[in-house]
Amino acid sequence: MAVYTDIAEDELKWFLTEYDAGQLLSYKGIAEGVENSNFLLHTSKAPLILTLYEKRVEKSDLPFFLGLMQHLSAGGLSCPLPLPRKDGALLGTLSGRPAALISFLEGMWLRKPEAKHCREVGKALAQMHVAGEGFALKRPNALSLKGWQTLWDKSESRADEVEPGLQNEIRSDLNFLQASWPKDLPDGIIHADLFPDNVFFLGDELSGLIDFYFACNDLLAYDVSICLNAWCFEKDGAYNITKGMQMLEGYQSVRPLRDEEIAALPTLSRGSALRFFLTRLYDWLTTPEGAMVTKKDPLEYLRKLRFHRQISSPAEYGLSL
Ligand SMILES: Nc1ncnc2c1ncn2[C@@H]1O[C@H](COP(=O)(O)OP(=O)(O)OP(=O)(O)O)[C@@H](O)[C@H]1O
Ligand SMILES: N[C@@H](CCO)C(=O)O
Repeated sequence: MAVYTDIAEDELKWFLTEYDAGQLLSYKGIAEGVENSNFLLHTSKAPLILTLYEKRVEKSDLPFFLGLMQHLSAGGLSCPLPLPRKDGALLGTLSGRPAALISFLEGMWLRKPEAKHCREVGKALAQMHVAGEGFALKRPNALSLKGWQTLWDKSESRADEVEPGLQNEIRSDLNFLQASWPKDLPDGIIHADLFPDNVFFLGDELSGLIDFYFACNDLLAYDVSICLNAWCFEKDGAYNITKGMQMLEGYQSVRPLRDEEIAALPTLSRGSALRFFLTRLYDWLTTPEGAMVTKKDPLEYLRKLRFHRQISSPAEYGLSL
């Protein structure tokens, strides 16, 4: 369960006096998510999400994340909006952590997304890329090549505990990606973590995107590769080309990919599979047993990484070339 920091009712009531949020009626911790502590608040006005920012979020990045939600929402994307305090600030402090109130987004995430949902996600991702244009703040991607190397340096010596031979295997992926990572592709604001649990649906209709806490400036097609990894594989590890095709068509109906972005998809997908493998591996090796958080399986992403390694043409993702 991702509630790392508990809050006292009195403190919360005091915190809310800084906002025009109405009277507190109830609050409860939300078990989902792994990064931050989230609470659902009912007030005499509207339901709200209270987020306390935890270890992996740098406080100096918060103006970027909160400002981005405002920018994307103004650009027509459905996403939560931070509620300003009476003094105009978007950020406060609660239980010793930076904290923000954000609007509650209706909908549920899909446990078993189908191809038609992948199409909607592709569209929404492209809409986000377009809506992100003109955002004044910049945030480099801390989890790109350099960040992967840092994570790997911390995990490498224990990698073979997870699977024998992993140390050599991952080292050669890192070497390959360092040497062949694409440059000069279109870049902009990317979500960087658009997994099923960050996309809400009402019925079959996508109602909005949440969790912009990995958002940054990077290659737009890298974000597409993250979504292919997160949405288009089945539980048994097989790539579902129909889902891939729908996702890519949905994306291209809003923002057509350039030839060089398409050509780079296998390398980008290999990189994004490695990125989630590495964060999961690091967490797997460092999260103490009994911690109140569900550890995610690094091997799921190892299988995806192996799949991308043997791709010989981007057509295998479901693109008609
Ligand atoms: N604006 C919102 N409206 C409605 N529910 C929300 C909102 N923000 C968060 N939630 C709920 O809180 C849960 C966790 O939120 P979120 O994904 O942002 O947390 P996280 O710890 O950053 O997770 P992740 O593991 O995806 O990085 C979501 O699955 C959802 O149930
Ligand atoms: N979406 C990430 C976890 C949160 O960032 C994963 O599945 O590994």
